[in-house]
Amino acid sequence: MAGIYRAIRTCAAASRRGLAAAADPSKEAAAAGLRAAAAASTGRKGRDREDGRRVQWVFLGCPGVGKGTYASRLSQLLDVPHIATGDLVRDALAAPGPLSKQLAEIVNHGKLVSDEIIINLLSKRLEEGEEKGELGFILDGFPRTIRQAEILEGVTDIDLVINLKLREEALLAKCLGRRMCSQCGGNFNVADINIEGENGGPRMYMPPLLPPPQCESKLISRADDTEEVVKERLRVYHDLSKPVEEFYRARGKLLEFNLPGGIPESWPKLLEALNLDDPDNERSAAA
Ligand SMILES: Nc1ncnc2c1ncn2[C@@H]1O[C@H](COP(=O)(O)OP(=O)(O)O)[C@@H](O)[C@H]1O
Repeated sequence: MAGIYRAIRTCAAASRRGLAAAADPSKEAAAAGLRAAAAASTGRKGRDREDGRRVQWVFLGCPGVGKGTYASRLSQLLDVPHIATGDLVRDALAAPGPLSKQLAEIVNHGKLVSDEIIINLLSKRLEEGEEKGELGFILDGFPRTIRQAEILEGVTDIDLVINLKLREEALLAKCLGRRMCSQCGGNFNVADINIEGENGGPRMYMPPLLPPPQCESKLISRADDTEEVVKERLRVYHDLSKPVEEFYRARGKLLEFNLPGGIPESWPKLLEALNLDDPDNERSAAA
């Protein structure tokens, strides 16, 4: 994968300057070269590939849908890193300096940070992974705009895009119920969702994912998980990120997955949809 991630930045910079490939043949050649290099270094699609590359998957879905939960479980199962751009943004927010102030202004209002900033953060993370010998990834929270999707598609092969879906009524409650332990970093959810089935279907039940006693007094919420900001993030998702689903659908890469309920119910069904076996399914479904 050598060099692909520096190429993401190069592509992003070219796109930012409005250098349409057609208007600049040297850029067209550079883009073609990047695609060839990406294809050669990552080989063709597949899970266990001859070239040793592992999966390069993307998770899409509204805030609160559970992308982080399922992406993290799959990353353990498939032995690839789970890279959440929201986490990269929160790390940058926590580091002192002007970028942190600039990000806080955007994130705390439920807006998206600029493609330039997010691509810099992601490229840096991918380059670090490459140096450590990471062989694939599951991206969560990227791409979120058509431009981000085009840049990613231009530089590497994404094998599969999983679009997680959950009924609208549950999304807000799930975001507002999110908690993290400030000491161990564990993620929990205090929302207790039990809603009528749709069109005569079964009720949807998502029990809370409660912390162990030692974490109870250390729970914190994300600053952007307030009702007003979550509603704005859902609005932004529908405006800017929904078209990304169409981008991948048109390329035959989109797997739609409707979450039927909480983790114990959904995880085995997701594995089935992905044609995967979890050797430790029972333990991990109940966790
Ligand atoms: N790909 C991205 N493009 C732009 N902004 C992003 C991206 N990923 C994350 N962010 C910023 O980080 C915030 C938190 O992201 P995330 O943890 O993925 O939250 P969500 O629960 O909204 O999916 C977003 O509201 C946005 O400001």
